[in-house]
Amino acid sequence: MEISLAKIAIFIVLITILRLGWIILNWVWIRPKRLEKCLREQGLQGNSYKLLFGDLKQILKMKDQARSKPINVAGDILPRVIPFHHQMVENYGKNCLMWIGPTPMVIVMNPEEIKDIFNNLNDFQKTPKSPFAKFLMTGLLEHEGEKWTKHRKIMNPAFRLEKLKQMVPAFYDCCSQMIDEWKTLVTKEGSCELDVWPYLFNMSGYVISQAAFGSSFEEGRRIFRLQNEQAKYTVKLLFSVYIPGWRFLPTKMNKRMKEIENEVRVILKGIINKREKAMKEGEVTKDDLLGLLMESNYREIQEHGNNQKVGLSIEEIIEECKLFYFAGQETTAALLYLGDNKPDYDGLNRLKIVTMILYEVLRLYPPGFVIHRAVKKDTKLGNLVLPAGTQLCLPTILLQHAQEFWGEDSKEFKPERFSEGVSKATMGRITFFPFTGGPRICIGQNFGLIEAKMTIALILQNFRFDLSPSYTHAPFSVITLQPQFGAHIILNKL
Ligand code: HEM
Repeated sequence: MEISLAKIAIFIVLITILRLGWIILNWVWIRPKRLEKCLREQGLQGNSYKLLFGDLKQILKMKDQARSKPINVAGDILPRVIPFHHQMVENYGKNCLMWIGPTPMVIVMNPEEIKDIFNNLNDFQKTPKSPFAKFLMTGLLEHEGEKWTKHRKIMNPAFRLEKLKQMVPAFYDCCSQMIDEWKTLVTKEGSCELDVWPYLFNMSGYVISQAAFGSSFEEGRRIFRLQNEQAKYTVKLLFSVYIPGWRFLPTKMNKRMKEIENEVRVILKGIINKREKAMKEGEVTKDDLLGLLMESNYREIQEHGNNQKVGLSIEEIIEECKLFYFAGQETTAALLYLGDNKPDYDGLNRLKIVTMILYEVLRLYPPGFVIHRAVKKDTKLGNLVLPAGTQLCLPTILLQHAQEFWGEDSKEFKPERFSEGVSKATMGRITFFPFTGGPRICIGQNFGLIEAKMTIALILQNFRFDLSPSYTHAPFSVITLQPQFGAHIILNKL
């Protein structure tokens, strides 16, 4: 009896090992080769699959090489920012195949196909993220299907223009604090050299804190600092090989990440509970993102007869608030002239040239420079049928720099391209999509543009600036596009 039990145990272990072996073999070889065959038979060119890593080693190597040398200010930034994809398109043409580990990724540069991808949310979904990326990018950015529809519906009212208008004074306060600091730095002669990047980065975080949490601003700032620290760890992990289960090991970094996660959660829960209590006691809702989100959520629940399924839970509100910090901290700087008035919403709205300049900055330096999607079932796209499990890469920055769409001067900074608006500049094609397009277009695009306009308006009211001789042109990709060695300018007091 004992022997037969031992035999059964050995048999089960063997079956388990064989099953595991099969799963691994299928994952690292059989499945990728099957997908490769299917894609190649349809005429797609590109790299052959390499065991387990695909093109990952080459991507990282080229990134490191590109990052090691800066470029000329007027130089082509594509080989530096996105060297691998750029080379692939040069070698194999606009529709080609690359490998992110064992996952095939098809580069798509046809505007009609990109339009299809943006409009068909169910066919083209977000790519699955590693558990590390989820520390930063959760909430609306990641949801799919009914959950996304519900969250987007509840969040939309908080981002409407009339609500954003009410946030303009908060933008103004954060921005003037930064300007006041700069004023103290300018010497008696009236000028100084400054790396403005950390100031702009911090300011956009404070704007989010103020606009998202208004009266709970101090707690908001604390969250901003914690989320910033979390972002640094996350980036470190995203650029290392992902080992399943690693995040559960008690390493110093894992422990700190967990601590941050818990502290942010506790602070947000505290703010939300306080607000909920005030709302129940009939207090007027605050005009910050959190207040508007909670009000919209409350209305949704009321309209559906207190059916909790239709609203967001506290946990879900917490995830959405955390996302504001990651998604909302991108901004750009450029030029304008605006009298001496305190800039208000209507004033900012009239700044046509600034809008053109911002669009041109977003065209040449889109913060989200590539967009990824995945197909879960066999899906038609143009002439291709993409097998389930294929991922898509929409290289925003390559399309926005392409001569074919923008003319011979496509690499030059020429805001006048946008003098008659985006659709004239693009001739109605999807060749400019810094905020993506379709129903999942960035919910915070107006928020970001108003904030950028406010910043430029205030800088130009107070300073004239030139590029510093110590500025090194080195745009590089972390998760978004950033200046590797900062943004050094010479500030001259007006
Ligand atoms: C210049 C500033 C900004 C740029 C260039 C930008 C860009 C983008 C892009 C490219 C996406 C789509 C990502 C994808 O589908 O894979 C996106 C989505 C999103 N953005 Fe922004 N964003 C900016 C500012 C903001 C701000 C200020 C907020 C919030 C306060 C925000 C919140 C979001 C959210 C919640 C989503 C997810 C929308 C959805 O999936 O329904 N963004 N953004």
